Amino acid sequence: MTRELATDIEGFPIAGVFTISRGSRTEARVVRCTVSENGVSGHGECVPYPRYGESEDSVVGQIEAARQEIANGISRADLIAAMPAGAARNAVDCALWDLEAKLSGKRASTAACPIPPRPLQTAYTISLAEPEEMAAQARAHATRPLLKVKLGGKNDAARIHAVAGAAPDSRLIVDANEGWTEENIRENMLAAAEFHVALIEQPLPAGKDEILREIPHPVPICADESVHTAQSLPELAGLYDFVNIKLDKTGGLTAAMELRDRAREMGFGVMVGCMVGTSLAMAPAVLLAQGADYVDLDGPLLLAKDRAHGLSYSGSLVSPPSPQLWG
Ligand SMILES: CC(C)C[C@H](N)C(=O)N[C@@H](CCOc1cc(O)cc2c1C(=O)N[C@@H]2C)C(=O)O
Ligand SMILES: [Mg+2]
Repeated sequence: MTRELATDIEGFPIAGVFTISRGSRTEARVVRCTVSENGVSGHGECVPYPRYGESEDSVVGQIEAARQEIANGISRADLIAAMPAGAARNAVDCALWDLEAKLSGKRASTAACPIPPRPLQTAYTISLAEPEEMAAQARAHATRPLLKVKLGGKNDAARIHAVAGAAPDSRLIVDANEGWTEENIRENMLAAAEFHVALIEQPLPAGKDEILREIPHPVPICADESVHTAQSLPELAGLYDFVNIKLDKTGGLTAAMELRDRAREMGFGVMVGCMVGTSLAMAPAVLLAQGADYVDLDGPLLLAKDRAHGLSYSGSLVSPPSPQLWG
């Protein structure tokens, strides 16, 4: 067998600006991987994340380093040993899922989901800003059932207060992206509890999370930057209540399914999340997220322009992908 490999670096404009504790973005920068066999092509998309030491060039380089194995028809199972977890492997793994579906004529969901996939309610992200500006964003999206509120600066109690007042009917997740400290975590957690926040995501820097063992969890706490693959789980027991699974961290849908299933066995709640990417990156995650406790697959909602055949969003309800998009 001989397969062909192609990679493209692409930019998709964000509608406005997206800000978290680490900085701001006006464009989604993604790498698309295409694997072809006999004129049939499978696609996968990833988002290189400098936080994990990734750049567009390093990700393309990692994919290129696997060119010969991909050409020889490496399986998804063997890919896990051949490439490290991360964005590059995600793009290749998802391209292989798509290619397998197209070559076999069977949707990826038949292998990835026990029952046919259904539309899911996704969170919608409120970008980090001053409390009044975040309240205005929340007011504009107050009919959405679940808002994810970016935190991580000083004054987070005021932000939670402002957003909760502006969207009183929405459930709230707050995501500090590692921005809280040992000094302010108790005060911020009390504010989250007072305003009935449903979940707190990654309050402390990864590696500085041992304090979570000692303090009460009036609101459940979800690992994001602290969890990558199923191998991360043992050290998170007793610290976190939930894990946020992203394909760019696990290195694809194959390893993400393993993380999800192992997390469930160990008693963790499950969120399926994303980076700022297009519908091509969300599509496999929609299959992974069937049955998840929280779904955070709003990447395309933040874009000014998505790909052709993008996922259908009806309000916050996201439908499984069409075969023209993926799988
Ligand atoms: C479209 C939403 C932002 C996606 C989701 N709701 C979400 O919050 N995801 C991440 C946020 C990570 O996004 C970042 C952060 C950053 O510092 C730089 C980037 C991105 C990204 O997606 N692309 C660039 C590299 C979360 O923390 O849960
Ligand atoms: Mg997060």
